[in-house]
Amino acid sequence: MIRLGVPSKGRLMEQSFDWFADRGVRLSRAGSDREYAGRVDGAPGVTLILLSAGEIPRELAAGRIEMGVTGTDLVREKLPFWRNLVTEIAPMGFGHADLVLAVPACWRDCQTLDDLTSIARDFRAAHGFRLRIATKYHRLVRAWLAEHEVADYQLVDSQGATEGTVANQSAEAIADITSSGETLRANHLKILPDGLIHASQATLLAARAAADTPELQAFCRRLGVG
Ligand SMILES: Nc1ncnc2c1ncn2[C@@H]1O[C@H](COP(=O)(O)OP(=O)(O)OP(=O)(O)O)[C@@H](O)[C@H]1O
Ligand SMILES: O=P(O)(O)OC[C@H]1O[C@H](OP(=O)(O)OP(=O)(O)O)[C@H](O)[C@@H]1O
Repeated sequence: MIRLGVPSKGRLMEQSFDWFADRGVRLSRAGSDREYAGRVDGAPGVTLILLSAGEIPRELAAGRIEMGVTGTDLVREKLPFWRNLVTEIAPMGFGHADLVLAVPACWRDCQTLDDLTSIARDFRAAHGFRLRIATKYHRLVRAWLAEHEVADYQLVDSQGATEGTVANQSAEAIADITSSGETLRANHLKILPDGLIHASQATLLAARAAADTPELQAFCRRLGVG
């Protein structure tokens, strides 16, 4: 038996259903729009579980599902040492979104990450506290800033509407997902040209412990991936 976890709502769910349908496997909700049980036609031995996109990495790691669909950003954010826990079987060609570092558009002297590093240093000296970066991607942002030797900052947790935190004066900069860039523009923020932290897309994943089983390999062959 393969338990397949797919996001339970929105475009990610619909595009996942389309992706499987293109490969001859029909996924659907079992009942009403509010019911989280699913149906699978065209793949005996596979059951569909509709889950929050953010919980799919943890469910794979815990062995409660064998396969799943979610963004690569969420895999890296939710699972320390993710490569030990899950295998990326195939990028799915939708759900493209970039995790980026953005600062106020009016910061004319901030054009690069190096500029931000000096601004952060001066900010700390001037204000007595570290420059605040609002994000929900704590693990990814911390690791990336450490890699780029940015030290004088603090993360402020923001679980939504992150682009609003600068105008609300709860942060000086943000790190969030962008797709069209409209939300950043509407909130008078600009992406640092060297501020791409991770380019994400929806990806078909397997739990490492299940990746080599004959059932999973047969399903991958059926889908034409892996
Ligand atoms: N504007 C966007 N365009 C394309 N992909 C996006 C966009 N915003 C988020 N995503 C991607 O969609 C995935 C799910 O994002 P998110 O965690 O915001 O889910 P959600 O819709 O809030 O779901 P849930 O709350 O059920 O976890 C992530 O991989 C993310 O990169
Ligand atoms: O670049 P854009 O096309 O404008 O998209 C970016 C927005 O999409 C996501 O928000 P979502 O709608 O998932 O809500 P959230 O604020 O709860 O994360 C993301 O957090 C950005 O706010």
